[in-house]
Amino acid sequence: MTLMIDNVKKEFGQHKAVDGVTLTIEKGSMFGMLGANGAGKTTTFRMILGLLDSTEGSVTWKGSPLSYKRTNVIGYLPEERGLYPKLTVKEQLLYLMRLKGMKKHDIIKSLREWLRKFDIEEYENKKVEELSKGNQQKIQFIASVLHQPELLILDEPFSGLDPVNTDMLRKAVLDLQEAGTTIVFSSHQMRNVEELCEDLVMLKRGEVVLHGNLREIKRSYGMKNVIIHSDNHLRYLESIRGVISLEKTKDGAIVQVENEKVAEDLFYAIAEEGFVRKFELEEPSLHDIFVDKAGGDTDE
Ligand SMILES: Nc1ncnc2c1ncn2[C@@H]1O[C@H](COP(=O)(O)OP(=O)(O)OP(=O)(O)O)[C@@H](O)[C@H]1O
Repeated sequence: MTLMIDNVKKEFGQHKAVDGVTLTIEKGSMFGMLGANGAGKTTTFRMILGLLDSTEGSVTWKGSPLSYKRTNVIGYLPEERGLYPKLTVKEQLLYLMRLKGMKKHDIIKSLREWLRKFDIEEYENKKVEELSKGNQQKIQFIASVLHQPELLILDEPFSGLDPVNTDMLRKAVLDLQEAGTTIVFSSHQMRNVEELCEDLVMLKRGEVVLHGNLREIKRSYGMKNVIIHSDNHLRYLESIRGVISLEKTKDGAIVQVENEKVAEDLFYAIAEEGFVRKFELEEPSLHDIFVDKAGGDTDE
């Protein structure tokens, strides 16, 4: 009962956009697809949906080949948002959901529930072009979930949303997962990924560089960040063997170390110098892991 992506490949001319990606995504999971700009996330999504020609490899959902023709099974929020600006929200959703075989009465009932959930009930009869970008995005999200898909693919669902709307969407996505939907999403916002995903993959130049359970990945990295709160001059810590970097903060510094033994050396060195308010050893953040593995910028 899973989404199986087996050795998928796609070239654009000479350029290998996706180069042999193999993934297993468990039914009911919330799966993060990460990678720097141009790493191949959108291309992988399009291959899962069967939207691209001349690809290699296979994608199966619950054991059968998946294609966008099984459209009532899949919900997709594309990266390039595309709604009809002159239609009202209701007309838009009626049109899109009837294509998926839903009945008018069910569409309107479900649409009203979603508009209430997103606190935009007053927009039901407004033209899409009259809505703000964030509210248009919420409508597009509704268009990807109204037919209750089993598998939901969200390409950058949080981009461009303010913190209140981000929280609203995060909650909606978690509710859908709780109701049994399998969700795969991409994001450059590591906080959203950390809070939502149990499993993830990181792509780099079309290849998988990291794949697995987020907790286990973090544990395997070990405790490599030392948070120090102190008024002491801390720059001298950079000269300790095994210290990778030192970043000054308003309270003191964050020091990256090679391993936990180096953190211990740091502890003794700093204790000799004076009062320390805090000395804490932390797992790396997903941002640190991303920069290390995928070598790109996140939105944090
Ligand atoms: N239709 C296309 N024609 C030519 N090249 C393409 C096409 N679509 C994607 N590419 C190239 O394939 C690579 C992967 O692109 P893709 O959009 O999958 O990356 P991404 O990880 O989704 O990036 P982003 O985070 O910027 O959205 C890029 O180098 C891109 O320029």
